[in-house]
Parts: sequence; C-alpha cells; structure tokens
Amino acid sequence: AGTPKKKELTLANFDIGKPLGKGKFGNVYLAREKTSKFIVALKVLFKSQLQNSGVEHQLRREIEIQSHLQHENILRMYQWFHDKKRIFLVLEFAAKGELYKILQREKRFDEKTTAKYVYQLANALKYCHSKKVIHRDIKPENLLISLIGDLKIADFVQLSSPAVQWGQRTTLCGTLDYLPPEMIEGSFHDENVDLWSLGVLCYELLVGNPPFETESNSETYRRITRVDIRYPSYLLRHDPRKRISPDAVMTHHWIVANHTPKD
Ligand SMILES: COc1ccc(C(=O)Nc2ccccc2)cc1NC(=O)CCSCc1cnc2[nH]ccc2c1
Repeated sequence: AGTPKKKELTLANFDIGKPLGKGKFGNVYLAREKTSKFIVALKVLFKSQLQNSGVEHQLRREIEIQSHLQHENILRMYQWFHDKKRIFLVLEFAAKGELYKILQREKRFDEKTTAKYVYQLANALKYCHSKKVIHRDIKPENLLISLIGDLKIADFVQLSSPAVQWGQRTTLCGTLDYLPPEMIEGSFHDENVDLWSLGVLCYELLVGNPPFETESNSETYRRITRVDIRYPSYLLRHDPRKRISPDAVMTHHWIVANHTPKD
C-alpha cells in the first residue's frame, strides 16, 4: 500500500475569491481549498511571461529555497502546481494586509508596535541568514501583517543565494531609500545589507518616512553614502562589519523595553 500518493493539486481544488494584488508576472487571489476550507493566497504566474522575461530558473530556485524556509515571520509557500499555461503558488494569506498601506493610514507607529515589528523582522533575518539566504529587498512594500498582527516577510522575487548574487548587477529599479551604501557603490555586499534595511525600516515606521528620502535619486545616493542622518547610528553604519546583528537587535534595551514576547 505504501504512503498514499500526494494527490496532485489542481485549480479545481480551490474556490477563487477577490483579487489581492496585481503582480508583474501574474495576479494574486484570495482562495479557499474546498475540502479543508483552508484560506490561502493563490498567485497565478503565466509561463509565457516567465519565459519572455527569462526568470523560470529564478522561480525554480525560489520554490526550492522557499520549501526549506519555515518561520513564523516569513510568508509560507505551502504548495505549487501548474497547468498548460500557468504556474500556481499556494501562499499563506496575511489577513491584515500590506504594511506600507497600514503605515500610510496610520502615518507612523508607536514605539511598542515598531519594536514588535523590528524584533520580528530581526528574528526572520537571523533565520534567513542562518540558511545563507539574503533577502536584499526589505522595505514596507514587501512586508505583510497576519490576522493576529505578526509581521511576515512576503516577497522573495529579489531572493538570491550567495552563489548568484556576486556577479548579478542589482537593477536599481524602484525606491533607493532602502539600499545600503555598498550596494549603491556596487561593491561586495553580504547579509549585512538586510541589517541596513532594517535600520531604514525602523526609522520609517517611527517617523513616517524613510531617513534619506529626498526629491532626487542623486541626492538620495549622496545622503546614503554619507549616512547623512540625525538618528541613533547603531542601526545605520557605513561599514557592514560594524552593523548591529539580528541577535543584538532582539536583545537591545529599546526593543526589549517595547516588545512583549508572545506568552
Ligand atoms: C512566499 O511568497 C512568495 C513566493 C514567491 C513569489 C514569486 O512571485 N516568486 C517569483 C515569481 C516569478 C519569478 C521568480 C520568482 C512571491 C511571493 N510573495 C508575494 O508575491 C507577495 C505576497 S502575495 C500573497 C499575499 C498574502 N497575503 C496578503 N494579504 C493582503 C495581500 C496579500 C498577498
């Protein structure tokens, strides 16, 4: 008899709900698995578009890495399946939605909320780095909040294992606000890039806008490379080796004073 063959998932296993977001390679829908009634986010990617953009290998590697990443502050990828034209990713649904939308609505967070998110993000980064995985794109747009208010690192399209990232030129698309000096200078960078972004995020959650935000990219470049900031500098250091570690964040007096660990 052996182990029952894992039944192949198909679209027919799901009731599809409202669209949650429109992505570059496809859209994300709220969905419910019919038998278990389990709510998920179903991401639909079109094979043709993946081929045109030459990212199938990146998706394959990401699916591989994601299946090993299991952490309460990292959005889960439960399953994936495909049909002739599309690839479906069965993702965890974060019911409170996107952090940047909440931040826009609230303007900024109090110290308790910020410390909780910074603690949880540091915890997730400690886990990723222990698996030699660097996120490289920590910013509010890539963070989601679960039903019970926990932070989830949600977007891994930038994810790269060390093997890949040295040669890879970072396309400076999107906001520069979160880029560390070493990535702007195009020099060697390691997992400490995520700790720089954590510092930028901590500032933005408390203040309401990122620390180096200016009207022009070149001006933002200059302010980042000079770490031109009036702000406790322990979170933002030019020298990657001098940056605070995830453990030090989690045990830092400000975080400890403001973050109440789960009972
Ligand atoms: C683990 O997560 C992911 C894993 C893989 C990919 C991906 O697309 N990889 C890729 C694609 C093509 C080429 C190479 C790689 C994306 C995500 N994550 C998201 O797309 C963001 C949350 S979508 C779900 C979700 C949940 N909960 C919500 N609540 C409100 C909105 C919402 C939205």
